[in-house]
Amino acid sequence: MIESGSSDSAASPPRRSRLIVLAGPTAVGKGTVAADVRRRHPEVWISVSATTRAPRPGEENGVHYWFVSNEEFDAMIERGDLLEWAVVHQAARYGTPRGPVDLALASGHPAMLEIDLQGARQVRETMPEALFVFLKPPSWDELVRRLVGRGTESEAERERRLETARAELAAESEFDVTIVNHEVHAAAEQLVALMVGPVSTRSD
Ligand SMILES: Nc1ncnc2c1ncn2[C@@H]1O[C@H](COP(=O)(O)OP(=O)(O)OP(=O)(O)O)[C@@H](O)[C@H]1O
Ligand SMILES: Nc1nc2c(ncn2[C@@H]2O[C@H](COP(=O)(O)O)[C@@H](O)[C@H]2O)c(=O)[nH]1
Repeated sequence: MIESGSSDSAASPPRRSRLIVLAGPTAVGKGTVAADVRRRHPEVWISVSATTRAPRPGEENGVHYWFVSNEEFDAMIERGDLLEWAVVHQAARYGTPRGPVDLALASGHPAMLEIDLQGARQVRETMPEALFVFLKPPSWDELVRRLVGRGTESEAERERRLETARAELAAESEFDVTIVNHEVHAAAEQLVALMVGPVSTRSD
């Protein structure tokens, strides 16, 4: 289900943009929906973030994240390589490499960042033309079920993430559009519908 957020009236269709910033609470399904977009819409470029957290089983460097040391992350900040960055869930640092985003946009591709609320707020400051999309769970209980079901965090880490999730859910009205993630493919298609297609390179 798609709902217009604060900047679009319920009567008008949501604005579209070549740059989509997708955020939402832990385990709502951001990564799963982004993977569905990647599979079915290769024309959409999806940013690969840098993080200081350790890889989960099955995660690949350069595919899911760029897994870097604290020192490497410091150097990226120092050089101005990051479009935004934040400490997420009081645990690790995550950031969006700036160069690839600029390249994707310059080449006319629709582009998507999947980042947390703090990062979305930073991008809002520097790239207000982006469309900010909030992915929302069908209910709090379903969010908890998804987090527990994923089975990738300890009990303590799950508690930390749910604490952040409460604050993130309260920030929904800051976003342009809300998509409720009832079903992955439907949510992915709603997201893609908000993107402006690739710029045609044909001369006719
Ligand atoms: N629509 C859905 N229905 C049922 N399960 C879902 C749905 N979307 C995602 N999931 C499941 O929920 C769990 C969390 O999804 P995912 O890891 O994509 O969340 P996330 O928002 O990227 O989390 P985080 O912010 O913690 O990285 C996964 O096990 C995924 O398979
Ligand atoms: N501010 C940013 N947040 C990011 C970025 N990449 C991912 N994230 C967010 O981190 C959490 C946790 O992710 P996980 O993979 O450890 O479960 C999640 O909310 C992501 O959206 C980024 O580049 N900047």
